[in-house]
Order: sequence, then structure tokens, then C-alpha cells
Amino acid sequence: MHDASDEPLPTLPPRRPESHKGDFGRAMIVGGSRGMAGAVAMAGMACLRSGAGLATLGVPRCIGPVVAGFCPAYMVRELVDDDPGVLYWANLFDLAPLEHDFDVWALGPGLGEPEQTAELSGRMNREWNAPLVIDADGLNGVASYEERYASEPLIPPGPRVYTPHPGEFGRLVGHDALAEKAVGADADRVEAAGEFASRDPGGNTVIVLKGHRTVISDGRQYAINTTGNPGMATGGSGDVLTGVITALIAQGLTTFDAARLGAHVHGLAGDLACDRLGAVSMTAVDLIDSLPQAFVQLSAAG
Ligand SMILES: NC(=O)C1=CN([C@@H]2O[C@H](COP(=O)(O)OP(=O)(O)OC[C@H]3O[C@@H](n4cnc5c(N)ncnc54)[C@H](OP(=O)(O)O)[C@@H]3O)[C@@H](O)[C@H]2O)[C@@H](O)CC1
Ligand SMILES: Nc1ncnc2c1ncn2[C@@H]1O[C@H](COP(=O)(O)OP(=O)(O)O)[C@@H](O)[C@H]1O
Ligand SMILES: [Mg+2]
Repeated sequence: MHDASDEPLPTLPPRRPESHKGDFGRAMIVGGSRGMAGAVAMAGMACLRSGAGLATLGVPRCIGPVVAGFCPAYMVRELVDDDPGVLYWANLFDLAPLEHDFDVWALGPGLGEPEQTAELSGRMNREWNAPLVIDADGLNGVASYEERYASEPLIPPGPRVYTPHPGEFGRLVGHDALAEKAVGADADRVEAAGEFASRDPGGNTVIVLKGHRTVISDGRQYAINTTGNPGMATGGSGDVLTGVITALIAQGLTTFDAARLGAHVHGLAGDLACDRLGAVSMTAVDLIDSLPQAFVQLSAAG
């Protein structure tokens, strides 16, 4: 596998003076459940702070007003929810007609237990052509769907970015040796991410294996991210990363480039937040607040 770690970082296209919001992409983020409204809200805020032109959050109806109250800059689409306040398979009928209204979709932050959400996640992953970033319970849902319902090999018909931490990676691969490698040394983590990505015969899947020194791989190439710090070991940091990568795809980067630049800028925001507040006290919200400075530093460097 080619090591792209030392290659120049991908860059965002310059913003022409006459640009309008449509030039920077429409993103839809589906997630949230009763008790986990914050996860999808943080993904939405990070998406806008990372330059998406428009962001809409698709959330269970019961948390719609709460999610809308966190930030006035994104839109909220309330979806029919199942008891106890989670999305479920019937939302496929609400969402499928919207597939091509958005340049990129994200699925998973705060989505809730796979018992209810597996069919939604599993079928979006198997059936949708639109670019899809899958995180958190979206990944748990995909793992559960593949185990419970799938009889054919998984060949996603569109671009995918999966962003598992090692726990989610283990559920996805369902294979002890590969799951163990996900918590090993760099070389093992590169092998684990690369082997899993290359299971997609279409070559459409990018794996972002998170943690200290996040590994990004599409099965042919990989990069190891070196920004970030243990202050980011705080609930919601990964939800922020989902929003960042989604925004970069919305702005036209390839999935591999968006994942690579996204991991870098997310870690840089973490380092800036840590300088300002310290590793003990920084929260995922502080990561979002440091994204502007991280993007300014990046554009000054590039
Ligand atoms: N404000 C909100 O609304 C928030 C909502 N959130 C939402 O909660 C939902 C559940 O997500 P989750 O990640 O908390 O639960 P889960 O998948 O069981 O993961 C824990 C397992 O993974 C492992 N593990 C993790 N990292 C590892 C590493 N680097 N290296 C090694 N192991 C690692 C860890 O291992 P252990 O603790 O045993 O060491 C454990 O086994 C999801 O929808 C998310 O979006 C959260 O984002 C928080 C803020
Ligand atoms: N020690 C660390 N060094 C660098 N990055 C870290 C560290 N701990 C966590 N992170 C980053 O923070 C994020 C945590 O994501 P995740 O485990 O999904 O959290 P959550 O589900 O709570 O949002 C990942 O991007 C990960 O790479
Ligand atoms: Mg997470």
C-alpha cells in the first residue's frame, strides 16, 4: 500500500469573489436520538465551521426543537420517530426521495441502538449512490444489518467514508485478529484499515481508523495523521470529525482527501484548544470553536 503521509496536504479550492453558498455544497447529517441531541448538533456546527454552504440535520421529531436551539445556522428536518425517540426503518421512505438533493450525507452521530436503526443504516449503505460518511451508531447499525440480514457481499454503490474508533471497528470487521490490530502499532493499524477498505471490490470505501495517530486508508494508499492530543479523548470529539469530513466532501474534495485533510484539521483544532484551555478541561465544543483558527493557519501555511 502506498504511504501518502508525507505528501502535501490536500487543499480547498480558493473562494472566488462571486462565490455563492451553492458552490460549497449541501450537506445532510442524519442522527440524534432522545438523550443524544448534542452529537448530531456538534456534527452540524462543525460542518458549517468547515465551510459547507448549507447544512441540514435530519433528526427524530422529539429532539427537533432542542437541536434547532443549539445553532441557528443549520436547518433542521424533523423525521417521524419510533419509541423511545429514535429514527427507524420507516425513515428510509422520508429520506430516499431527498438522496440527490444533497451533495453529501452523514449518518450516525447519536443515532441510537442498532436494534432500531440497523435497517436504516444498513440499507442506506447498500442502496445509496450519494456520498455517505458513516460514524458511531451508523457503523454499529451497518455491522448489525450485515450480520442479521445480508446474504450478498457488501458492495456500496457510492463513495463511503467509515470513521470507526477501535471499538466500532471491531464490531464492523467481526474478526478478532483484525480487530486486535486496530489497537496495535502503526503498522498493524495500517494493515487493519487497509484490509477492511479493500474488502469493497468497487474501491469506493475509505476507512478512518480513529484514535492516537488516526489511520486513513482506501486500501490502495494510506496516511497517518499526526495532529491531535489526549485532550481530545472527550465525548463528542468524533462527532465533530464527522462534520468536518462531510463539509470537505461537500466542497468537492475526494473522499480520501477529505478524510486526510479532515483528520489533520480536526487534530490541529484539538491542539489549539489544548493550548488555550488545557487537556483536562477542553471539550468537543471547544474543538468546534478552534476550527476557524485551524483553517486560518492551514491557509496561511498553504
Ligand atoms: N453529546 C452526545 O450526544 C454524545 C453522544 N455520543 C454518541 O454515543 C453513541 C455511542 O458512542 P460511544 O463511542 O460512546 O460508544 P461505544 O461505541 O460503545 O464506544 C466505546 C467503546 O469503544 C472503545 N474505544 C473507543 N475509542 C477507543 C480507542 N481509541 N482505543 C481503544 N478503544 C476505544 C471503548 O473501549 P473501552 O471503553 O472499553 O476502553 C468502548 O469499548 C454514538 O452514537 C455517539 O455518537 C458520543 O459521541 C458522546 C457525546
Ligand atoms: N489521544 C488522542 N490523540 C489524538 N486524537 C485523539 C486522542 N483521543 C481521541 N482522539 C480523537 O478524538 C476523536 C474521538 O472520536 P470518538 O471515539 O468517536 O468520540 P465520540 O464518539 O465521543 O465523539 C477521534 O477523532 C480521535 O482520533
Ligand atoms: Mg464516536
